[in-house]
Amino acid sequence: MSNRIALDEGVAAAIEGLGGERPGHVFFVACGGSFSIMHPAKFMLDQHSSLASDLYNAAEFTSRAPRTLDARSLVILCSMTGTTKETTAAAEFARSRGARTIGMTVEAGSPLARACDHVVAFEAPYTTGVPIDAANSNYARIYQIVTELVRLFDGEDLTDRLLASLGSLQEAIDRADRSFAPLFDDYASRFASQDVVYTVASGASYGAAYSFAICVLMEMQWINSQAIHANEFFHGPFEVLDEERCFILLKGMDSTRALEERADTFLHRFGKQENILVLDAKTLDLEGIDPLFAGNLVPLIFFDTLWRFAHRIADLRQHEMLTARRYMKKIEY
Ligand SMILES: N[C@@H]1[C@@H](O)[C@H](O)[C@@H](COP(=O)(O)O)O[C@@H]1O
Repeated sequence: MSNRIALDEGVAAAIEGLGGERPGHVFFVACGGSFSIMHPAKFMLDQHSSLASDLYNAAEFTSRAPRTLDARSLVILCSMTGTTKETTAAAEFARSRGARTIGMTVEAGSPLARACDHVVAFEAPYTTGVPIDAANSNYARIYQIVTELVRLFDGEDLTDRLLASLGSLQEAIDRADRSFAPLFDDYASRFASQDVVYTVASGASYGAAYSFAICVLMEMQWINSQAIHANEFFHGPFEVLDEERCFILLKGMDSTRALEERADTFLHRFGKQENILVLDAKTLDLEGIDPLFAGNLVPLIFFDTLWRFAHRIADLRQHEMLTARRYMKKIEY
């Protein structure tokens, strides 16, 4: 029996709203954790579409003001709360240039939602503390936008295969959490005492490494971090590697996996196994996920399961994940 989910109504309405007009350029725009999903979204679009696209931090987008932004552009923005002012300003800027805007947010009445032509709602799994089905996450919604763009403008209908895979995703995540748990039990105490932990990934998984580094390790645990692209690793960062240094390496299933494998070999050549936490998607049971989308969906597994690792670290450090902030949303900035 297929677990296929239905196409999200918000996505369907937003795509309908394009009126069949092929965008001249697609822009993916957001900040922080919401920005991190733009990497895999662009990755998927690059793989399947001839549409040109770019991704921007929202404030950079407005300040840089790309000349390619015009009335033929489609700008896809995301803000979980819908209150990040840079993202709302980016939507207003895009509309002032005549571009079409799709705003992804949890809050349908939020400033971002009001600033966009179309709203795509999603559920947020981590910061609310209420568990969700990953089929309703921001990744799941933006991927549906991408395959619908491909269907309309590249003539290939991948949406059914995506929807079937999304229906099996949460079970795959739950299995992965069980499968990685012993590894996390082993690594948590060593990583909890570190001042610096790097995360390494490429391709569709880079966004998961990025958000884990900046939103979880830095923001929520005050552990210095940096997401290192698996090939950029060889162009500077590898000089900090020694037996003491802690790294997390994500080995995904997309076409850039060889880059992560090369980093893996080098990390184990000069690092110590007990300080290199490798999450390898090839060890997972991905039943129900179409191989065509395995590379795109594995980052959701990585991100979910890394949160569980972070909670173990938080317990050991006695540093609360969701409330311990000095500046974010506590002062004006
Ligand atoms: N760490 C938070 C992220 O979790 C959040 O995604 C981002 C933007 O917030 P929002 O998604 O509400 O725009 O702000 C910070 O970076």
